[in-house]
Amino acid sequence: MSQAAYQPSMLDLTDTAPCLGPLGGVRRHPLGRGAWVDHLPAWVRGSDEVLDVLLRDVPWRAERRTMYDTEVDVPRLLCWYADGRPLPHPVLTTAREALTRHYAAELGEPFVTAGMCHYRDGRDSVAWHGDTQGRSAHADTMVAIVSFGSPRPLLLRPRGGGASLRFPLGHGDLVVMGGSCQRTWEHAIPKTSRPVGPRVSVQFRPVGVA
Ligand SMILES: O=C(O)CCC(=O)C(=O)O
Ligand SMILES: [Fe+2]
Repeated sequence: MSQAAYQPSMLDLTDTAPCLGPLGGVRRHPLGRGAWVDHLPAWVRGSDEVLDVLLRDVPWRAERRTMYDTEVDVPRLLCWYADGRPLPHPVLTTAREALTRHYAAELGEPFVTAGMCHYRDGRDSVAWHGDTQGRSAHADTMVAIVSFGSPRPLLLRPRGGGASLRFPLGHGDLVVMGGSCQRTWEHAIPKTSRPVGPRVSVQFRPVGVA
């Protein structure tokens, strides 16, 4: 086979190292109350390798939390990448840079930290909450989530009551919660009795937001 005839198969995305699609295709969903969600399915291509690396190389930690006077297991594994800590896969560094560039005018500061959650199966979850530790308690900000592994829905509901919205988060998908979202809405990843494999979420935030 000539070199020229061989070229097209070399473009097969499933064969290439992980890379990012264009952010131009991101779709904004205004939620009201100054909150919005941006959604871009399959932003990261070649995500199998990223998931493998995340499951293997991140020093996952189980945590316990006090709830109503009792200590309970946090139902997911965690790891926090503070400013300056190298990320476990280079495509995540590229993703953070691309997000910083894409949202520069609107956000006015870079994405810096990376929080990681590992949902081992359908029993792992995150309960309703807003990311309101730090500046996000009283100022608009953004939290960008890249999801790897088994699809799980991200649910959002307005604080004070109202119907919830559901964003399916699949392998390589991007979701960005922006504006007042952390203060005026809550989000959750519910448990499921369906058989689901592991999921890792990577949350990029500006400094001082958690
Ligand atoms: O797993 C996710 O996509 C969401 C995680 C989350 O909401 C958080 O860690 O604050
Ligand atoms: Fe959150």
